[in-house]
Amino acid sequence: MLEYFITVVALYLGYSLVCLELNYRRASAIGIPLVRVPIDPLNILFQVLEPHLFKLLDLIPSNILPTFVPYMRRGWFFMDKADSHLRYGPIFACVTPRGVHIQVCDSEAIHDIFSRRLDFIRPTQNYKLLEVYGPCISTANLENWPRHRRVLAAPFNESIMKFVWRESLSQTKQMLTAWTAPGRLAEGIPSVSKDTRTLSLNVLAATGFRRSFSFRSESSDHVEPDTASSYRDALSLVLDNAILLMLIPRRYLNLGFMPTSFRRVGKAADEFKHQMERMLDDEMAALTKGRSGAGGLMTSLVKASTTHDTNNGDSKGHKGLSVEEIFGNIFVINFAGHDTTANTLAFAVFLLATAPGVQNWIGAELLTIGDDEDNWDYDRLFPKLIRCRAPQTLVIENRSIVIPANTSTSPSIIAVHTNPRYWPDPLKWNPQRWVMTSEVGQESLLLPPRDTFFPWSDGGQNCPGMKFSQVEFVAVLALLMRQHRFRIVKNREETEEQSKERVRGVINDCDMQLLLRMRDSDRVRLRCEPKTQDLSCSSN
Ligand code: HEM
Repeated sequence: MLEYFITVVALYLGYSLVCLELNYRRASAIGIPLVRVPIDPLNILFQVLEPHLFKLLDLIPSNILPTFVPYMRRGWFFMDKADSHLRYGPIFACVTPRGVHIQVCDSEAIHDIFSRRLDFIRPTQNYKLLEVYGPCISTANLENWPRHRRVLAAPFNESIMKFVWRESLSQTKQMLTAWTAPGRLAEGIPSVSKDTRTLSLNVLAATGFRRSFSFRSESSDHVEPDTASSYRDALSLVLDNAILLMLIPRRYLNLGFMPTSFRRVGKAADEFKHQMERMLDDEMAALTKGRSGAGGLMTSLVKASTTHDTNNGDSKGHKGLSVEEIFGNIFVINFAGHDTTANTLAFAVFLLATAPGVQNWIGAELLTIGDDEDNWDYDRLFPKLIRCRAPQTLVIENRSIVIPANTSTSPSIIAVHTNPRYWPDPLKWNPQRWVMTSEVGQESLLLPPRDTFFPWSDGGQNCPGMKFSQVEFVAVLALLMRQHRFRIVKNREETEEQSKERVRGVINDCDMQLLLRMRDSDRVRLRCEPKTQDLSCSSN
């Protein structure tokens, strides 16, 4: 038996090495720096072993490890920042047994990639796992993608943004009540990141269902039963267990021999599907009777689907979205909108806690809107609070590079955002860099040069939820910072500076589940205190 096992492992390793060398030969023709990486970070078996292996490798000084080691880690680019590009130049490739992965860190070339959607095709096969409830925008091929995108544009309209604004404010108020309860001021908030996840989930669920859900904080001593919350609760379980649902089809999770926890997820996934079916039936009935519908995500998708059914179809006559595609897209919108915004909020709150000056700076901005929070109106205030939101907006260095077929090419987002070529002092968290003051003291917002800042991607296939997340982020931060300041709960004998350094360490200790997130944010406790007076406006 052991011999059999050793033979299989040896054959697999031999096959991998041959693939690696074949890929390396293919990549050599491109004429760019190459790094041989013997294991692809997307190798499924390796993904299971990776966290354990890196626990050991992280103990060894990096300068004595082979060059390829960091590139085997999923999400290696977060720790790397712009280092690899500073070493290898604006373009290099990691060659693994699985393929050639080109990384590009040059704003002009990146603009070219985003503009040439038909040349640099999104690898939809990598997203196939997202089809938990049916085909969706992320897995649509070149021909079908415009049809999905046309329908998906509908829910991201200004009426929904107003709802997102109101809901984000209402959720933040409830979160603040939990964070400032008497016990919390002494002990600190047990889990900022769990609470921002709850907030983001409730905003999404409310937008989908057009009804509010009460905020249950990790900090609440008492859990309030929420009647009729099965949509939110099912969505919560589905999103928390998205990886399991992507790996094991729903119908198998409910089988009798599966562990109870798996069956619970299967049941929630079925419940979420029933909820979507019910909403779809209601919307179809409303549409037939000429009524306006509930006004949630389903209303927009159904309306846009039926409108497009008669207009602008693709060459095969497919026009709107099928029922399966509507369900598939509702899942993917929730999936894409949940952790992204929740993690961004958690990072922001932690970073703010390390920079009291920035908190006061934002607080000063908020004083200028001089309004009672109960009257905070989206149309009037969101455009005013531009300082709280980030602005938007292959030939490499005159050299033409021919990229062979079946080679993945990725804009190195983090490397561009942390490259001193584009950003002075890039690793410093300095939100004030976005505001420029002229000689006569007039302030304006920095508009970064084209494709030097693209957290929501860029071009035709950028994130449709960009404004949704900005509205939510601004509403939450504005309300948090108006009357409160975050303070780090210090460990015993820790100085102020040491506590900030510890929090920065936690912020930088990230891992890549489906998305980047802090590995163990609950190691930090923050206090959310009523503000006393604004002392300084320096950035730390
Ligand atoms: C800070 C928050 C967010 C960030 C940084 C972000 C970033 C991104 C990026 C970079 C992409 C492109 C992915 C790719 O090309 O593979 C994307 C796609 C997408 N995002 Fe977001 N996103 C955020 C929030 C949201 C929200 C709130 C929603 C919905 C409510 C959303 C819905 C989507 C969808 C549906 C796609 C797929 C678009 C397509 O395939 O054409 N995102 N997002």
